[in-house]
Amino acid sequence: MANDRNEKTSTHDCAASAQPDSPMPARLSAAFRTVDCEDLRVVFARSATLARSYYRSTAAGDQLLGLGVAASARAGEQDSIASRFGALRDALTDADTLAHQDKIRLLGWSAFDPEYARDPASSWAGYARREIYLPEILLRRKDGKTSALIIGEADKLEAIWQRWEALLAAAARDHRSGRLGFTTTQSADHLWLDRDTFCYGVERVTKDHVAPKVVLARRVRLDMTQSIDLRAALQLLSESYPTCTRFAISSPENEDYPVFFGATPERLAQVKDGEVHTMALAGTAKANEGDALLNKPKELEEHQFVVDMILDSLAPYCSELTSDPTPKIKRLTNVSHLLSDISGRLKPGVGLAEVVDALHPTPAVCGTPRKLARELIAQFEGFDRGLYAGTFGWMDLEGNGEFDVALRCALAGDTQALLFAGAGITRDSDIELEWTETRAKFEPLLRALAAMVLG
Ligand SMILES: C=C(O[C@@H]1C=C(C(=O)O)C=C[C@H]1O)C(=O)O
Repeated sequence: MANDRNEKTSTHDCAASAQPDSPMPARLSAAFRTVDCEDLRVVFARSATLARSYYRSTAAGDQLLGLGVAASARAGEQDSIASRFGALRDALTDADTLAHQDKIRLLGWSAFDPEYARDPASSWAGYARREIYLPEILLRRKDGKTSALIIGEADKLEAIWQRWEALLAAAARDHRSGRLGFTTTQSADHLWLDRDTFCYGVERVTKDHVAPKVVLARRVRLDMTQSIDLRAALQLLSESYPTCTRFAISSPENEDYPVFFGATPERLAQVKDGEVHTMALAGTAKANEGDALLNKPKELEEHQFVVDMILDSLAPYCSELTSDPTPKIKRLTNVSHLLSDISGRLKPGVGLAEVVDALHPTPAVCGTPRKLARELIAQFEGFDRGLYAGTFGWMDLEGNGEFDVALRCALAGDTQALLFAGAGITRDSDIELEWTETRAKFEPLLRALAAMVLG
C-alpha cells in the first residue's frame, strides 16, 4: 500500500507483537488514555500491512479501530460466533480488566460461508473464516475525541503502547500533510468476461427453478497503474456513501491482498439493552428509479423472502417482534433498495452473538432455502466469496453491539483489487437487468479506486 512504504522501519515492531492468533495470555490488564488523533482512517492505512487491524466508521461519525491482537478465542472452524464470544468473555471476566469492562470491544467477522471448501491458493488466504478477538489497542473516536484502550499483560502495557505510538505519530504527520493522492486505473483485467458464468446461474433459477431465490455474485479484478491509496479510497467512500458503514479489515499474512474494505448499506443486527434492530434490504433499482420498486412484484417478492426469514429466525429469541408493514426506499448514490426495518425485544440471556448466528446469511445475500442456496452459489459462482457477503462488527461484554453485512467491497493489494457484487435472482429475473444491477453495485469501489473503466 502506498502509505506503508515510507516508514516501514519505524513501525516494524508492531508486526512482531501482533500474532494473528495469540492464545489467551494468563492475565490481561488494561489501560486507558486519550489520544491526539483526528482521523482513524489514516492510522488504518498505515497499519494495514504491519499487523491485523480493523476499522469501521458509521453514519453518526463514530470511528473504531483495533490494532493487533491481544487475545483471540481459539475454536474449531465449525464453532459459532456465540461460542467464540462466550470463550473470550469468560476469560476476560476472570482477568484484571474489570475496571475497564464497559470500554472493552470484541471485534470479529464471519465469512459468507465459513465451511466453503477452500482452495489453498484462494485470494482469501490468511483471513480467518470466523473470528472474535480483543485488539491490543482499541482506538475510538466519538464526539470529536479519540481514546485508546491498551490491553495486554500488566507489566507489558507500557511497552505495547510505545510500539504503537510510533505508528500513531506517523499517522498524525500523514493527516497534517493534508492532500490525499488518487489512483488511476488503466487496465481492467478480464473485467466483464464472467458473463457466461453469471448467465448460466441466472438461467438455472429462471428456467429450471432450482430454488425460489439465489443471490449470484460476480468477482472482478482491477489492475492499477499506481499503488492503491487506502486513505484516499476510504475518504471517497465516506464522502459518496455517508449513510453506509465504512469498514476495513487487514490480514498482513496475505501478501497479495492484505486489505478488505468497503461501504455497506446493510446492517445485519444491532443489539442495545435487550432490543434488537435489524433490516431486510433487498430489491434494487437505479438510483433515480427507487419509487418504482414499490410497484414491482419481482422486487417485492425478493424482498419479502428476506423479511419472512428474518422474522422466522428471530422468533425463538424474541418476546416481541415487529416489522415495517410495507417497505420503504433506501436511496444511495449508485442504487436504491427496498428496506424494511425489523425490531424486537430479546429474551433474557440472548445477546448479539446468538442473533448473528441465527441470521447470517440472510436471503438478501444468500437466497432461500438457505442451505440449498448456499450449495448452488458454491456450484454456480466457482470462486471463494471469503468475507464478501459475510458479516463483521463489534460486541461489548454484555452482548450489545452491531454487525453489518460486508457488501460494496474489495479485496485489495498494492496495485490490484478484486471487487465483488451480486444480485438476488428469482423465477422472474431478467438477465440484462440483473447484470446491470451488479454493475451498479461495483460503482462505489470502482470510484473509490478511481477506476476509469466501466463495463
Ligand atoms: C448481494 C448484494 O446486495 C444485496 C442484494 C440486493 C438485491 O438483490 O436487490 C440488495 C441489497 C443487498 O442485500 C451486493 O451488493 O453484492
